[in-house]
Amino acid sequence: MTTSTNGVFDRKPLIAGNWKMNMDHVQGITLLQKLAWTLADAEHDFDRVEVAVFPPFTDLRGVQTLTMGDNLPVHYGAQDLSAHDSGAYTGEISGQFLSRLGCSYVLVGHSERRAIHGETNELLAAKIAAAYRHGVTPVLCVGEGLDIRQAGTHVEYTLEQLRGSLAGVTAEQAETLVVAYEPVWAIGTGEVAGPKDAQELCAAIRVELAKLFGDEVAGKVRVLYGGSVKANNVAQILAEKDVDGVLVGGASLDAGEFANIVRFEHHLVTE
Ligand SMILES: O=C(CO)COP(=O)(O)O
Repeated sequence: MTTSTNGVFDRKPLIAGNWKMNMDHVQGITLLQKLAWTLADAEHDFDRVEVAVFPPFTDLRGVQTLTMGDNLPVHYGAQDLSAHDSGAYTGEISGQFLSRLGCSYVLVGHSERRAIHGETNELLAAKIAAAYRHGVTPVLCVGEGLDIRQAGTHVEYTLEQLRGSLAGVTAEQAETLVVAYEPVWAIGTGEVAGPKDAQELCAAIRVELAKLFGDEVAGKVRVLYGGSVKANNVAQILAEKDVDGVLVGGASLDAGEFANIVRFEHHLVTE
């Protein structure tokens, strides 16, 4: 269980919504406002279960203005960042800009960036270094494709991504790190990894983090699961010991559904 018998979590759960390339800056504000109202109505305890959204870059200024203006206890981040800080890198976004926009987090190495944009572990290690340089917490995404899963080498494959992308990270930096295990075959397919599959990988990731940074640091890192998470399957997944939260794609675009995912302890299910 994520919680001990007295209801205390080992690590504060993080429920994160990756909007991907959806929601323009007007739609994004409406979605975030709706989410905040729904959670406020339900008296959600943000100190107990943290909420973060990852809108497109063009939404971030509006999200900052809304969260500051209305004092919303929701964190937010970007879906990517440049490995560089400034200069002749047309189309790139610096971690410095994200920091100025109040981003707490940034996704690094989402499988869609790895697959569509050919991002390598070496590049991702440089992006993680850039995130830390600017005080933005990286959410490193790892996970195997269907071919690797079928070959049975998914644990080793995922840990290799983890080691490669974390090259150069210090134990001190790793204390704040977030890792998201997202098996590619479960993303946007409706095919959710079973809770035991999620636990197997999240536990293996924590063991590897302990080898890299020591037990104490590994005990602080939040390891999330992502891939077809919905309100009706989240509670089972988060009941697993080493799963500290979820990274939600499609279901985060519906304020009611996402709010029900955030409120996983209440077993709310939308049909
Ligand atoms: O990629 C994901 C989150 O980053 C998962 O997407 P879905 O929840 O739509 O499967």
